Amino acid sequence: MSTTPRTDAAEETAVPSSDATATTQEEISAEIAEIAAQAAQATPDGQPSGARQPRIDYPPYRSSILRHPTKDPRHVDPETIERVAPCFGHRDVHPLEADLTIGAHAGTNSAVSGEPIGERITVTGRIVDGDGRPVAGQLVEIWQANAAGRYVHKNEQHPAPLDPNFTGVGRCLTDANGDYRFRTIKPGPYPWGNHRNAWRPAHIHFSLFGNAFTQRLVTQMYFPGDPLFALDPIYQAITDQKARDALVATYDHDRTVPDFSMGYRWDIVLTGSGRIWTEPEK
Ligand SMILES: O=C(O)c1ccc(O)c(O)c1
Repeated sequence: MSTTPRTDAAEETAVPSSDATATTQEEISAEIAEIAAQAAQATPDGQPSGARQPRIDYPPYRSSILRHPTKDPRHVDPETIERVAPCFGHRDVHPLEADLTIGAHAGTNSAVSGEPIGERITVTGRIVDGDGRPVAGQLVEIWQANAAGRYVHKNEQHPAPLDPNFTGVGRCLTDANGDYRFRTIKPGPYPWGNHRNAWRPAHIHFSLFGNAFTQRLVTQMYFPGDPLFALDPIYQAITDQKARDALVATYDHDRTVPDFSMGYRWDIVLTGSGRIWTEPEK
């Protein structure tokens, strides 16, 4: 059985912004900065100040209050779970699924009349464990908005154009060195209902399957120098600057293909003290 990338980011924007207290950009920035400062002092959930993982209930990220877990995780016997959990093999993941700019394959990419609009990019990187060992054969799934900042989703509210040649969904397996590689289109910034004039920095969602279903992590990759970082409560919920920086890809001219596409590198550490920020389980 293979797994399916999540495409429900837009569905998760259901919180209305009507009761937001801040209305101007300055007020919103000040509110975010104040709460970020409080968060940096606190040790919520036993996390040390400056922890790489954010608070699961971070007020400026409004829907985190509504949907963060309120009960302890359910403990399961890993061996029992592995008998019924989804798994996959090399034959389930076609190499073309890593190219979000080309025609339909296996129900993922759905180009119908040519190439998608936008800036072509390649995103590559290495997935390693806490000791720097490559994680080979790792299922990496991505989903993202199109160049206009629009997701393909039934609940999408953003009145930007859909691109008939872009679904924004892809996946691949890491090679023996733990390297993954995608070709896609740079996503646009995404307006969401968190507060007035809230825009998410351009980002690509990543699901990292680990070696087993119970290890799956979901995270996001950003692009260098995005002016929206300072205004984004999801990014600001992370108090540790190194943990923030670890989410930002590096422009890599060696991976830029002449006359064709821009290259970005983004490496991911799955475990240990350098573990990548991950979205709280919902
Ligand atoms: O958590 C959210 O509500 C949310 C909404 C839109 C996004 O693009 C996103 O990454 C998160």
